[in-house]
Amino acid sequence: MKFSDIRDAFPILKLQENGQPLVYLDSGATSQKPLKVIEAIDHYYRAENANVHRGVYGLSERATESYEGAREKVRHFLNASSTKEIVFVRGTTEAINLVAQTWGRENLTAGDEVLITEMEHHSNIVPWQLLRDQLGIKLVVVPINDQGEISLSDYESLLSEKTKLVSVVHMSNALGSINPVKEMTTLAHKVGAKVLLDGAQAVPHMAVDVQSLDCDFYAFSAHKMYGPTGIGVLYGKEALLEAMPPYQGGGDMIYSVTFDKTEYNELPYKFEAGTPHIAGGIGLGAAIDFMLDIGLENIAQYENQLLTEATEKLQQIEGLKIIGQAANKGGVISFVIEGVHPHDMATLMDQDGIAVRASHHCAMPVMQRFNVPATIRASLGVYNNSEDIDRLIASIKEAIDMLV
Ligand SMILES: Cc1ncc(COP(=O)(O)O)c(CN[C@@H]2CONC2=O)c1O
Repeated sequence: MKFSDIRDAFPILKLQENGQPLVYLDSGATSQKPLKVIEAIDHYYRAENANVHRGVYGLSERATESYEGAREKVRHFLNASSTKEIVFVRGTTEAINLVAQTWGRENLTAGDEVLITEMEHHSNIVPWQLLRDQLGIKLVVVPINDQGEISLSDYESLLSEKTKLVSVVHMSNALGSINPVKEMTTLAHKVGAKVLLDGAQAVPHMAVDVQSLDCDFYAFSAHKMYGPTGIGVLYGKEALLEAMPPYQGGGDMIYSVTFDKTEYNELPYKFEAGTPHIAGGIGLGAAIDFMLDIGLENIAQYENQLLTEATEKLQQIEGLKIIGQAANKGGVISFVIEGVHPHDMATLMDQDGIAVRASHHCAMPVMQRFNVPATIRASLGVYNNSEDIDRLIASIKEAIDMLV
């Protein structure tokens, strides 16, 4: 599929916003959905809707085949070795909480250290604070430099035999920084620590190979990579998942239940209590098909070119400062404008049909690190183009003229 045709695959991009064609630059919050994904979900409810896994009638068997077929698509997409390693969750947040409350409670004791970084999303900070309050573990934070990068030497100096888990973001949602997660994983394993990677922002922009990364857990959300909300994935090495206790109790995660004892189901169902988000899983599978049709390397290359173009044009605007200038970045540009509050800017830009986010982006430590209350963030998807960038630049200049 050619990038010039991709835009037509997204019905919502035909919308007018305040009398102007919509320029959607908030894919970091959630991406738009191609017709192929919408139709896959629609088809499930029209033609395959039934509960999965236990029905002995054709409709339920077909629903199960579609849902478990989506799991296989995720396995292939991440290059996991088995579908037993692919747990469907609500999203990245639930994936991280699941690891904290199962692997964490089972393997961590007071004094053990969990290492995170200064650029983490709140969903990779708060679950570990909850565990700290429950178990007395210690949170160690790797600082970031003025460009929004982690220094590997700083990171290595904070590792020790006390480090039991490294939980870091693959690509920052607030800065766009792409961390050297493969090297970080190797160093963590040298001290005996496990590694969880938060892939929420990385998966939409680049190929992810969990076996090559050798991470122990990898988390992402479907809604950021052209799939529906309410479904995400926790990848975990099979041996680790086998040894972990269940996250929630209920139906489908069991083999047998008596009032004395319950025998848990096999992987991954041990972690999937209750009726799953069947349509969401099928929609995620369709989103993976969509991305693979374009080509993951093609997506990365196209978005990097657009990121470079947008960055160069933004840097020419007087009083505009980009927050996060890592040498290795993905399709996220955060910026502030001297004398203008981000919320005022974004509100005015909306009048021009421009959708950007003005927020702390659930990364308040990053805002504190750069001493700003919030940033304006433009985040890219496969449907953005140079015209969108030109409209963004024009709208910023117009808003500055009005506000300054
Ligand atoms: C890096 C990162 N980790 C975890 C999450 C949590 O994902 P779920 O909400 O799907 O569980 C997000 C969400 N990104 C936020 C959501 O809105 N804008 C953002 O940048 C994220 O960007």
